[in-house]
Amino acid sequence: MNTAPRTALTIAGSDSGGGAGVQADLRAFFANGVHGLVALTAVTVQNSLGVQGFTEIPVDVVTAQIKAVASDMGVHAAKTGMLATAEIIQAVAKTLDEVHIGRDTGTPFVVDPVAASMTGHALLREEALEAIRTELFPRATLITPNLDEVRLLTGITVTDPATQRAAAEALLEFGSRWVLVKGGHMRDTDTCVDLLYDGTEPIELTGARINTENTHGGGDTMASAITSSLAKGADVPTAVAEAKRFIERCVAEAYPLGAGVGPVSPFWRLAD
Ligand SMILES: Nc1ncnc2c1ncn2[C@@H]1O[C@H](COP(=O)(O)OP(=O)(O)OP(=O)(O)O)[C@@H](O)[C@H]1O
Ligand SMILES: Cc1ncc(COP(=O)(O)O)c(N)n1
Repeated sequence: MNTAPRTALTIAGSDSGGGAGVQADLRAFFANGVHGLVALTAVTVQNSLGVQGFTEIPVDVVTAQIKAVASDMGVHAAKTGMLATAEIIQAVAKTLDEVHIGRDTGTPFVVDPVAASMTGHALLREEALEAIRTELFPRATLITPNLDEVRLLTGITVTDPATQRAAAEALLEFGSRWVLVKGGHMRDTDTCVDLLYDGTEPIELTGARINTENTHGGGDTMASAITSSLAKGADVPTAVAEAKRFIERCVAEAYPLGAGVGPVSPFWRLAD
């Protein structure tokens, strides 16, 4: 009889364009050999040009999805993406405690604090950012903000290694075990440096900056690749290093689709 692969749960929104959100998460889970589980939080109307709107899933349906898969199938690691409202965030936090997912439980939990799409459309109601900070960060094994989210959360504008380090220190104060400050948006450099920090020695992950406009879903794909490695038992520095190598190639293989921004692509992993 075949044995089941490890499982990873994404708690996130749907992207009708298939490049970000749960669709990106499932692509990354599949490419990294883990079985993807889903608790859908919102349905966005979205294409390569942006987000036209969204509607959230009722809170009790969000939490029921988490409980259903956790109680029957088991979750080896989990991540959040778009959570839409403070009400959903509070309910997710409570449910994760009930099913023993989070930094002090043995089941790693990655929080990607998605606030807006790369096209600038809000994916989170305004008052909900505070709930991410107070309800989710203290439960997180790792948080993975991009530079826009860093500015919203801390007020720090990252422009160089010193401000990236200061941002990591400020973010760690919110209570996660680890912080990854992603440097994808620091555009005037020829490298892409992400900074991983747990209050001891900062770890710089340096990759080439690939010249492409097609980076839709890059953040989700990175967080899901990290979650996949954690689900397979890697420690955080190993999981982030593996995911950094993975995302770099996904950005290099990104393809145009539609008139706007195309998605990063994990397809290369299947061809290897
Ligand atoms: N042009 C690029 N070349 C190589 N790596 C990149 C590039 N852009 C982003 N990355 C990497 O992809 C990951 C996601 O980074 P980024 O800072 O863009 O996150 P994000 O803003 O959440 O993503 P998204 O594009 O989905 O909004 C990081 O590891 C980053 O270093
Ligand atoms: C449902 C959903 N979740 C997350 C993102 C962020 O991805 P990006 O920053 O690449 O637009 C998105 N656009 N849609």
